[in-house]
Amino acid sequence: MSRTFPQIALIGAPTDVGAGHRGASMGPEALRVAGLGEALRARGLDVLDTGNLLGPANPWQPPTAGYRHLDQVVEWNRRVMEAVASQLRFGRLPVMLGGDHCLAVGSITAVAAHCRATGRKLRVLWLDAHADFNTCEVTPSGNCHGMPVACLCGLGPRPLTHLGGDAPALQPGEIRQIGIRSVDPGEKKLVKEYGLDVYDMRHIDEVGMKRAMEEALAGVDDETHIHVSFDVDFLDPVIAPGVGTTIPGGPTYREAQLVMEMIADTGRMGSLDIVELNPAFDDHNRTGLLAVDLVESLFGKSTLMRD
Ligand SMILES: NC(=[NH2+])NCCC[C@H](N)C(=O)O
Ligand SMILES: [Mn+2]
Ligand SMILES: [Mn+2]
Repeated sequence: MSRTFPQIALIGAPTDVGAGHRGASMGPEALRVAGLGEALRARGLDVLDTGNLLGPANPWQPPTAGYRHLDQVVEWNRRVMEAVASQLRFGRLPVMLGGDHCLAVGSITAVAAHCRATGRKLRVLWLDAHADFNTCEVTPSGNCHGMPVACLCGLGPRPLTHLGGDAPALQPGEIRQIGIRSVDPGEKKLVKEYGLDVYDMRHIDEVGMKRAMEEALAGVDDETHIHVSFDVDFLDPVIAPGVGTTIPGGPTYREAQLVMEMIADTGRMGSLDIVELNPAFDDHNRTGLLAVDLVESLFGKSTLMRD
């Protein structure tokens, strides 16, 4: 069950250009202050903090032609893609510290290319309150953090869909979305059209988190690279207030722990995003501390007596 991980590379991507509220740019530092690196090292893991990427400032402009800050979003994603790709080439496990969720276009484009090049199967586990499958035609906000899954599946502005050269970077069948409870009307049509596998909160209520996760992990084998894209607003806002787009009715602390432990049990996690932590909305960094606690579980911390 337990496995040895390669060296972990923390990659800070301090930007909120894709979000509708300012502050996710402070996420990487809040995760460090909450002790992310130390907690993983205390588990015996080898952690390299590569520092923060640099990128364009947030001009804080209203959307134009359906997108807010598209040029800045593209530039940040290019840098994230390059950083994640180079850490994968070094054989390290990249942990991208967002930043808002638009950055998953860059990280997952890099991970998908790595999987194709090494003959690995890819399974993306998208832990989120939102499907993030909007396009400029249907978005209610113009915020690019509501669009990364669509971009990865080939639907969106060409500089993002073709960030890695080819499109789509990801097949809809390679992703499972878990914890979903806020999907915009036009977005919902697209999610259905593309046939995404969504484990929404209603399904989780009905079958329980254990079965939902077994379903989401079905087919994962020794050849599978799991990428976890952890949007902190996945968690119920009662326990995780430090995000820009809170949606009530999310997983409890125990349910979230179970998600992380079941992923850890597969031994197949090869890359991770931690995104949307927004210290401007937090209370004494409690959401940052909770995120660190859950990430420790992703890396094998367990309270199980039978271990
Ligand atoms: N990664 C996120 N927090 N996404 C929130 C998206 C909210 C909303 N669906 C929108 O597109 O504006
Ligand atoms: Mn998201
Ligand atoms: Mn979200």
